Amino acid sequence: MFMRFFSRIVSAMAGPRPVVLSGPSGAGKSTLLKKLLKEFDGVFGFSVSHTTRNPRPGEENGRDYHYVTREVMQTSIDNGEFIENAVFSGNMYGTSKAAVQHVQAKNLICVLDIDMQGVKNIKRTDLNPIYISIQPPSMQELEKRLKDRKTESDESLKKRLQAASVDMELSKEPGLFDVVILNNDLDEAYGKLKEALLEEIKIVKNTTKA
Ligand SMILES: Nc1nc2c(ncn2[C@@H]2O[C@H](COP(=O)(O)OP(=O)(O)O)[C@@H](O)[C@H]2O)c(=O)[nH]1
Ligand SMILES: Nc1ncnc2c1ncn2[C@@H]1O[C@H](COP(=O)(O)OP(=O)(O)O)[C@@H](O)[C@H]1O
Repeated sequence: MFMRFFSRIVSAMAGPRPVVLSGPSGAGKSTLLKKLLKEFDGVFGFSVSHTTRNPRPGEENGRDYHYVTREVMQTSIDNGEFIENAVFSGNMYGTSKAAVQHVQAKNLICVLDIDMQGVKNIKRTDLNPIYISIQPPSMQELEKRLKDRKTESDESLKKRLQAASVDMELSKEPGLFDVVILNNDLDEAYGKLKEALLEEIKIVKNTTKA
């Protein structure tokens, strides 16, 4: 009892633990994340990554990603400005130190949407997040979702599906993720996501009250 109380105090002092959301492209990470950010405004903050891919219709620079050229991104990486970076489907992606600090400075739970390479690299840092994997019901359903999303060319769809099958295999590694959520029914998956984050949500809510 005392230890539980003590560990809660310690975590509250250290600020809320960040959250890593990972899983194949098309599994539903952004959809779940947007629901979470909307319902818990003032609790979660999104770590805005950098990418060299082009913005999609409806995406906004600085909100969804920081869209940069390869040259700018490489220079920032060389300057040590990134916690992790990876190449996915031919484009560069990365989490800058500033992106995470920006969220943590507001005492919010920092959520990172990153691929499997990012997960492995974050494991080597002292960020200590909760690792959550979002998985699709099947490869067929994943392909359907990506096609229906209408964001991908034939080429990038193929690359995403190849990466997805690797991701789904690697995700089975015991202990890699704290929670694995199957996103078949969206509301059910969202319920599981909230359940996994309940303790951290309480910490933030109690800290803001005090
Ligand atoms: N390692 C890493 N992966 C990222 C980062 N930002 C996004 N990603 C991942 O890059 C992949 C492609 O993202 P995106 O182009 O937005 O496509 P989508 O996931 O299909 O919507 C996804 O698996 C993201 O989780 C980042 O900063 N670091
Ligand atoms: N549970 C679900 N059932 C059906 N479609 C879904 C579900 N979750 C997400 N989608 C749809 O699948 C597509 C991919 O979801 P998205 O959130 O963009 O995935 P990710 O961010 O993991 O690439 C989107 O068009 C989204 O509306």
